[in-house]
Amino acid sequence: MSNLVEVRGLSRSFGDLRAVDNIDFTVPSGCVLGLIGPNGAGKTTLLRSLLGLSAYQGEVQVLGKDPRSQRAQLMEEVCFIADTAVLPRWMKVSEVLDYAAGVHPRFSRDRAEALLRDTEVQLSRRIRDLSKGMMVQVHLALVMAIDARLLVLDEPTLGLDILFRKRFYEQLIGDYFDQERTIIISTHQVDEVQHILTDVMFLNHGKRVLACSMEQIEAQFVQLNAVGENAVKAEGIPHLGAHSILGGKAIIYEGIDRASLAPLGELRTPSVADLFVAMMGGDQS
Ligand SMILES: Nc1ncnc2c1ncn2[C@@H]1O[C@H](COP(=O)(O)OP(=O)(O)OP(=O)(O)O)[C@@H](O)[C@H]1O
Repeated sequence: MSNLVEVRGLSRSFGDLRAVDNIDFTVPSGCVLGLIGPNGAGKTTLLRSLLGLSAYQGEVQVLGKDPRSQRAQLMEEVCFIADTAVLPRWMKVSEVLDYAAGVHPRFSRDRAEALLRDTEVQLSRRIRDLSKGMMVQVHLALVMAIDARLLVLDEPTLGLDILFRKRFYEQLIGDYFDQERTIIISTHQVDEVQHILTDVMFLNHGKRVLACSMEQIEAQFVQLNAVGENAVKAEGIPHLGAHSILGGKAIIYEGIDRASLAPLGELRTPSVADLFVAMMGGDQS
């Protein structure tokens, strides 16, 4: 199998609610996939299904394994951070590292310590005495010290300050990521991760709304920034969504001839966040 993740017809219902609704997608090796969707879109449920933590209907293969029946083998090569991850509060940080080293054959204690040296977290402190953000820092250091082929991050930077968030993404892409590894990351902080993504998938009400590479976004979508009369003309052309900018409008189109828009203003590729808002909400103005 050439893809690290292969999903066909994945669904998960809770009573009448289709939290994940008949989703197909593949994730090749060396990909950084951003999973983006509003609250309740089904991101966590989808990620938990991939890891065999949630029941589901459909066909799922992760690293060539069935998450339902081969979960133990799968977890040797996959690392997961849940948005609700907890660490044992009574342990000291150093004991958590000892524990991880004891249970995970691919864990590097040296690497975890090196990552924590960049933080205020001291190894002698108990988990319960750390701030919320520091606990997340410990968790991220644990995960990034594991040599895993697939890293699944569900809202990994929740509760972290902006300085640490920036550093985390830099480390993730600079030190951790290479062509042998693959990352799936769900986040609401789309602007902050855009630069590390190779692919995106938008989810809404459990359905896949968009799945494409960053190059495809560039080829398929365009944003026109127009002012005055030109903004009015531009809004008359069928578009995905629009928002206000100083003196005019930023309007996002799909599959349109760029040359026909060029006389009306400045053309650029929309940011993932603006494209997401346009696809979810249409006109914001
Ligand atoms: N165990 C459960 N029992 C019942 N409903 C659930 C359960 N887990 C999730 N849901 C519902 O499934 C839907 C999708 O939830 P999910 O947590 O996957 O969304 P999400 O995209 O991760 O949201 P957020 O961005 O808010 O974390 C929601 O409507 C949620 O209430």
